[in-house]
Amino acid sequence: MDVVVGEALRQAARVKTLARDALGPQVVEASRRLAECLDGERRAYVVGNGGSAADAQHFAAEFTGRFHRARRPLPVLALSTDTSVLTGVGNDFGFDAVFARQVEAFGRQGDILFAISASGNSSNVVEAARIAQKKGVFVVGLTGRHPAALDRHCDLLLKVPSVVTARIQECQMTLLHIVCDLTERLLLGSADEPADESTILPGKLLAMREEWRQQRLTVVSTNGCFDVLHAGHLDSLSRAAALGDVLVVLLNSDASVRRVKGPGRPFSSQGGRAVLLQALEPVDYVCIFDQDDPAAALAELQPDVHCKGSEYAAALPEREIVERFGGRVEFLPRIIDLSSTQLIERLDVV
Ligand SMILES: O=C(CO)[C@@H](O)[C@H](O)[C@H](O)[C@H](O)COP(=O)(O)O
Ligand SMILES: [Zn+2]
Repeated sequence: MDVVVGEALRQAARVKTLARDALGPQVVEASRRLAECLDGERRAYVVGNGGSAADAQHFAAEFTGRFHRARRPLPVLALSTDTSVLTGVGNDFGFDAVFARQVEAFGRQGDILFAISASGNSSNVVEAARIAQKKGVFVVGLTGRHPAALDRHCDLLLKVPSVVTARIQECQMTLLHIVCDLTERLLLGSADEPADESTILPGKLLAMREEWRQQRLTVVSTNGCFDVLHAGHLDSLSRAAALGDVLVVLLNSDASVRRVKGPGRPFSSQGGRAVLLQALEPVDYVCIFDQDDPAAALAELQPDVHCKGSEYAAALPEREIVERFGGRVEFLPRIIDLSSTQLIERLDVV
């Protein structure tokens, strides 16, 4: 049993690694086309059978609903959902027509069709792609490694480098999620942001805050240099995260640490410190700030709860700003007795 599990997971990881090397430009192009289509008030359609019908619906729902960012609903439609069409058209015109006839009815120049098929040979998917091209609809095909009938009716092909149906499908869904992400970034004008969505750029805090407010999420923040990360940090971050829904760590920039702690600091660059923090399970977002203290960042973030170690309980200058925006300050007792300063002193001895 363990061997089967291990082998499937290894295979799935390998297919995705191969896809990363082979399909990057095609995924970007598919996203660019989709963003252009939706920005121009055109529509996208998605077709597939069985598991791919589920993927088509999943993908479409990310657009009518949301994927990651707050934005207007976007018209991406799975053509596998209307049982009256599927049974009526299937019964009267044959199963090959169930998607094609819908594409014929709705498709217009400038629209996009995503045709998902692990084999690439399902006649109803191939027929939908053929009719789409005739109507000036741009066709993005997602298939597996084998040459397939669908290949001839696509304007852009994403061929997952595998011949195993399950692995192809899993990778197709990953690619579709990436298309969701890139398309949102392109539409919202932030395609050049760092790929890591958990780093908030200064100036974006207000927008994120508004999004979380709409979702009624309790926002928790904390701040620090986190220069020489240790188990005590993980412990207090876990306890901070437990106080709400989203934990944002406000991280002193390199220049800020240098001013606050002296010219020899930080030991790790702000990028390195941010990456380590993001890798910790309790941390949702990291925002690097450049001032000596986090007051300006807190004024934008307006956290519901701001956490600091209990050693700051006597005087915390940020308290006033947190409370001004209706938040409260929580002082977390240090349970694991570690501090970066102690660690650094010990390292100096060695
Ligand atoms: O999910 C699976 C297999 O993993 C099945 O439901 C599978 O999608 C169905 O057999 C489809 O009919 C296969 O069609 P296609 O993807 O090859 O076009
Ligand atoms: Zn499946």
